[in-house]
Amino acid sequence: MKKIALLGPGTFTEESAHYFLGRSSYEYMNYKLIPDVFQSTVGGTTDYSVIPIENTFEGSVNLHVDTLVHEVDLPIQAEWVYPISINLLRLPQEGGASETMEDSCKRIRKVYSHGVTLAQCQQFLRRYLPHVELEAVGSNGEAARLVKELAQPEIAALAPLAAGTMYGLETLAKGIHDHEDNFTRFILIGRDKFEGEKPANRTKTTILVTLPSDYPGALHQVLSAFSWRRINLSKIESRPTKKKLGTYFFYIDVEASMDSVLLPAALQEIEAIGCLVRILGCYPTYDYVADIAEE
Ligand SMILES: O=C(O)C(=O)C[C@]1(C(=O)O)C=C[C@@H](O)C=C1
Repeated sequence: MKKIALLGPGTFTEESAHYFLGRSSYEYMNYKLIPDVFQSTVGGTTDYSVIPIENTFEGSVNLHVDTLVHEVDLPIQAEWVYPISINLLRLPQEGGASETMEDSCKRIRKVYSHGVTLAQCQQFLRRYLPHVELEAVGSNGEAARLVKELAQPEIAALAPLAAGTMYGLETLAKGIHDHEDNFTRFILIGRDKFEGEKPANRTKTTILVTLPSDYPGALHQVLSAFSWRRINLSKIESRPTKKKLGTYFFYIDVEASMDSVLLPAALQEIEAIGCLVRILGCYPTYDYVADIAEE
């Protein structure tokens, strides 16, 4: 059975992996920090890692993108997008059920959560918990575990409902993220090709392009290699090369497969103008289908 490393337990990463990959088809191994997730697959302890890479409202998780690019030489094998529904959890309190959510919030003094999750709940935190100390921890599952371990009525966590069930916590408020369409994109990285059971919605290729030097129109030339072939790009972002101040490469998601005729030709054209092209992966992408999850 293939082994999959992820941030967990009790995280959105785990929830999304169970949804897309199934609970029983793989052996899941939990790690407390993302660098350890990456390293377990690099070192061969696990076959794949699941990495959160982008959120609808927070954008790319730069640390994870940079680790993938600079420190880990493993291709992307699959990608999925999963809805993130955040909840306020605490230890069950005697008489707590008869209290309003607002009154319960007034008793809270400290909230643990993942930094990205805190950023996704700014409006709720400002409105109901302006007085609390917020502390970012390695994952939302870890936040829920701390609430259980510290066992103090004034400590709460922002986390998935599954984390609440795991640690016997009570839900004070459900779905408290600021924006309705709160989704996170996860990637699966590893040496072996991923053979998914479900049919993919699309195939995507992620590339890194480094321009030869800073000259007028260089990026335009790169983009035109895609545009005249009518190849769609779903993302383009610049990130520092970390070699010299002011030098960047472009991280580009292309809505095409390396098996097509057009994409390899476009990449050849880009290389011919002196750019360096690195392929981070050509992989299936899976969309979330609400009604299956709610069954
Ligand atoms: O802590 C978790 O629950 C995670 O799965 C991590 C993570 C992230 O790193 O972005 C995943 C999805 C959510 O956007 C918030 C946190």
